[in-house]
Amino acid sequence: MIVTTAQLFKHAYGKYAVGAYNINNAEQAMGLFKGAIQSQAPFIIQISKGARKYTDKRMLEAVIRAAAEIFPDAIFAVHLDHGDEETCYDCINSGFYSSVMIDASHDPFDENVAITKRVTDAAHAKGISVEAELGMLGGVEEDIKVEEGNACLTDPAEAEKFVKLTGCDSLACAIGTSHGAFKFKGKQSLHFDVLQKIKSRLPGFPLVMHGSSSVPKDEVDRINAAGGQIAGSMGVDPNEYLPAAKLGVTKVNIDTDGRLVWTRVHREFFRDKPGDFDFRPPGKIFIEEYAKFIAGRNVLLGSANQLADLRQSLAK
Ligand SMILES: O=C(CO)COP(=O)(O)O
Ligand SMILES: O=C[C@H](O)COP(=O)(O)O
Ligand SMILES: [Zn+2]
Ligand SMILES: [Zn+2]
Repeated sequence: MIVTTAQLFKHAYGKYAVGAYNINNAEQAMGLFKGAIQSQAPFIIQISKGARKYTDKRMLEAVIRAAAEIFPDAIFAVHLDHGDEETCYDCINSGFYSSVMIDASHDPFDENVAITKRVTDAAHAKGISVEAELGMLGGVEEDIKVEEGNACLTDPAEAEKFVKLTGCDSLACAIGTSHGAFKFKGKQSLHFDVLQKIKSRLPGFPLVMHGSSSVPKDEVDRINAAGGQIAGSMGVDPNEYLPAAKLGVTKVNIDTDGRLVWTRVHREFFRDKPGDFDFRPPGKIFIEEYAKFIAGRNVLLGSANQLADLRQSLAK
């Protein structure tokens, strides 16, 4: 069942965070739904602009609709990740997406407010939720390079003003994370102080954490032992997900970790079977391993075993 992110956040707020997983293909969809059902967790499927172009946005939609039929107990939102204004309108008008992210965080504050407000008005007219972004993630976000340090962390006073002016349903805040496998050079920790300040200005308002992959060391070690060359990687400590959830983070974005599962499975498979060329055996292993990963993450996020209670509260 497809629901909005606002519906998911209403149930999760202050108790747990919903995992938001990026997918690009049928194998990821199968693993994601399988893992969500194994752990009895609601989830968010994130579709990036790149994912919409990888095969075709219609292919991905068909895959997700099929997965929802194969796993009829699943409760999830379909969300556009890092959208621009034009892509947001395309998704709002699609009849498929239940949530969009407008990412105008690289524009000046007033411009970000104006764009986000336009998208929010259009989305709300169709009952669709909107995530916006304020502040810039450290390290490399999209094509923008941001220096390490506090300069680009979300300003709590600005966050309060931004939410009031735009009417958005959730806000992606920069609290020290970045996209990809190389998040921290020194201390591996979220800026809980900033999060606490944002929460006290926006009590009850759902916050979103991007760049939340944990980049497990054993995963990277296995990839490198099978021919990979990923050096100096570091992710978010997954034991910080739940403390962040208690401070209002209702959505935790995880993409890179899923790519690492894919890379580990395929590198090991073809290292050990150099004569093989059928992609289905490693594909099947990937689906199982990704499902296991998703189920494990949902336990750490606190979203595991929330499905029955969520279903009840949605029926009220
Ligand atoms: O924020 C993300 C998608 O929007 C994904 O972050 P990771 O690169 O840490 O997986
Ligand atoms: O925020 C970025 C997501 O991880 C999506 O990445 P992508 O644009 O390579 O699909
Ligand atoms: Zn951004
Ligand atoms: Zn992101």
